[in-house]
Amino acid sequence: MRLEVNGIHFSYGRRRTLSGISFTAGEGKVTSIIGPNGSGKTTLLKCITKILKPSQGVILLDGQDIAGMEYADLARRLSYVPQGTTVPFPLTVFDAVLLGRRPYIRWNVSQSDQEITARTLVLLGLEDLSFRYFNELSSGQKQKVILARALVQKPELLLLDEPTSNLDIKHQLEVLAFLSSLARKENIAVVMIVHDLNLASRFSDQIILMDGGKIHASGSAGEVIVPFHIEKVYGIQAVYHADSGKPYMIPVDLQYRKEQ
Ligand SMILES: Nc1ncnc2c1ncn2[C@@H]1O[C@H](COP(=O)(O)OP(=O)(O)OP(=O)(O)O)[C@@H](O)[C@H]1O
Repeated sequence: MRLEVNGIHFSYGRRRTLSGISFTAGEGKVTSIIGPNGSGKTTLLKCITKILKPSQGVILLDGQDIAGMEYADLARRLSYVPQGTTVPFPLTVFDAVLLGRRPYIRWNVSQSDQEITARTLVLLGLEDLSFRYFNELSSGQKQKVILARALVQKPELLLLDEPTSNLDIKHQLEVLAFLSSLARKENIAVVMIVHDLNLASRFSDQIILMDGGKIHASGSAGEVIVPFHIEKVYGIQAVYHADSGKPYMIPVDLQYRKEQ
């Protein structure tokens, strides 16, 4: 699936939040959206999922304008995992993940729905938690279960708002490596918001750096995670290195100290 975001603007009331956002995300590729708090990242994902309606611009999925698509149709093509998703009533992990099959379930759960659920639990290493109650899990375990629930939907476009925010460093690496290999193997377009610039650098094919509701820079990690852009947008000083051609950075100080 090819996602094309074309010149979108969005305002909450009279406050302009997104201005002229354009980018494409391709199948088999991981696109990371980075940028300071309040720069409009979540608002952008909500426009792509049709939770919010842009005042201008179009969003196309394989050339089809989402404005004219039914929500049920959209749900079969894309999965969105917002921040802090929970399961509202007591459900086992297995049932919570099975709920992700909802766009495909007619009046009863099929054997294939159950098999896809079981396979996905194994894929994410969650099989031992299958019969535990979701609300009794740790935040990191919950985050993986929510990801599994998004995957059983068999999306062509996967939108994730900080998918690793509750995970320890090993699980961060594991989940992002899993997502990038899943994108390639299953030809899914993954678009995710990430705060950790080094993880974004390592696992993304494309990075979009937002600032004040606009795209400040976009391109490969080597083009975006550079002092010129990062100092300007985040107002910090950092030390930059490269590891297998991918930049990584260590923030060392606030920008204003340099200016004093
Ligand atoms: N429901 C809302 N009503 C009014 N303003 C909102 C609403 N949601 C977000 N905003 C404002 O829109 C701006 C962009 O918010 P958004 O959540 O898109 O930023 P973000 O880049 O995802 O931030 P963060 O990194 O902190 O999650 C912020 O100034 C925020 O206060």
